Amino acid sequence: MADKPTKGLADVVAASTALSDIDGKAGRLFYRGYDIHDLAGRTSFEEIAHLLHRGTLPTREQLDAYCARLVEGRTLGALVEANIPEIAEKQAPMEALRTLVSLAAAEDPDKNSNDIEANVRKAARLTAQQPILVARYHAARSGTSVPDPDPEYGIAANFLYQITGRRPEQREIEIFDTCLVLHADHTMNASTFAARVCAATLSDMHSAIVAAIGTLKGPLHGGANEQVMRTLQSIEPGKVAQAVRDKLARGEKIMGFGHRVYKTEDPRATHLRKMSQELAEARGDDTYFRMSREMEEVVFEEKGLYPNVDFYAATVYHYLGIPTDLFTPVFSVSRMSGWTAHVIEQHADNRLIRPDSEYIGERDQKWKPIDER
Ligand SMILES: CC(=O)SCCNC(=O)CCNC(=O)[C@H](O)C(C)(C)COP(=O)(O)OP(=O)(O)OC[C@H]1O[C@@H](n2cnc3c(N)ncnc32)[C@H](O)[C@@H]1OP(=O)(O)O
Ligand SMILES: O=C([O-])CC(=O)C(=O)O
Repeated sequence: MADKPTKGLADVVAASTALSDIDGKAGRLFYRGYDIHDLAGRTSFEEIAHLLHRGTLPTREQLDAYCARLVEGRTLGALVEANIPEIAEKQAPMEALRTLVSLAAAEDPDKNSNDIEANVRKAARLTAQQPILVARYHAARSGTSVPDPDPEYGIAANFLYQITGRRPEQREIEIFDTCLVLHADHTMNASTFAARVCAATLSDMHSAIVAAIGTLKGPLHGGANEQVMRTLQSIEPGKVAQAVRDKLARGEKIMGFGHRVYKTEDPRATHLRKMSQELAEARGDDTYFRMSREMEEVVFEEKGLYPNVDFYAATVYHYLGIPTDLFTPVFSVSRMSGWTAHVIEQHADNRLIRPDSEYIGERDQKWKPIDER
């Protein structure tokens, strides 16, 4: 007889990983043993992707070689290219990414192999292509074209350049790069778990990533960042406290608050809050930042909940000029590095993931022919 299930698998250890670790009580996050506070603002997203995919923070030489591989990998296949316009017309951003990654699988030169080197190559291609897919999707639906990537730019700068059409300021690049660093991996979050379940059947990396994108999309997970902005935009600036209390009284959740693992401040929120404030002040209009601060105070007062990564990411992206419905795709641009690293790790030491369930339905039912039911 199986044990009673833990609803939502809370506290269940579902896999072993050497990629990231969380101390939920202390509010700490580590990538391969490095504290996120040491990495944020000092390390580029490309270095973090190397750390996750290759196991170490790169030397300059290794980073150059890895970045060259990313540049090579960002070229989209003909099938993806041909379908972007119609997909942009018919699908919302996260649906479009799910479809486009699925199409990209057909043209990936390593599509028939799950071996480690093939997986490492696919991981680099998927990581390099994701920001390009978001930019190309956005341009197609807006009827504009995407500027060619600037060879001097890394992923963060090119993404901002391609989405906004203007050359980002140095500080904007640094802030966005830090956002990508902060979102790269996060132990057994729902989308990573979905990817590992898929990979553990010895399905391919692209299939696992399609599962992950579909899972990140939901508002209880990555989709929360878009909802945070929509909530801020729906409230009159002077009525934040009342709006929050009304929502709670109606039994609604306040998006961007609460976390399964953190029982204190999410360490990523600490950085994102600061960057949101900096951008708000630089823009000379800190309305949304001030509203966010007030919301944070009221939610803590009423529910004792802290903001999670999605809360201040919303205003940071807003101040950077990223359209609200691309906030969750931005999350996927970063998390692609973590998802793909988890698939590499799963395939390298695999066992089928197949938990048990507790049966709560009827028993001893007697079958009757269809006309007698
Ligand atoms: C990248 C990320 O995925 S970060 C998370 C992004 N998601 C969100 O911001 C959505 C809002 N937050 C939530 O829904 C939750 O806090 C989750 C999904 C993040 C965590 O969920 P769980 O660990 O399952 O906690 P659960 O939803 O059971 O909440 C526990 C209690 O806190 C309450 N609670 C949790 N989060 C919130 C919230 N944001 N607003 C109001 N109440 C909340 C619940 O209503 C519940 O109260 P109850 O015990 O009185 O019923
Ligand atoms: O860990 C989680 O459950 C959600 C989260 O914060 C993330 O995926 O970054």
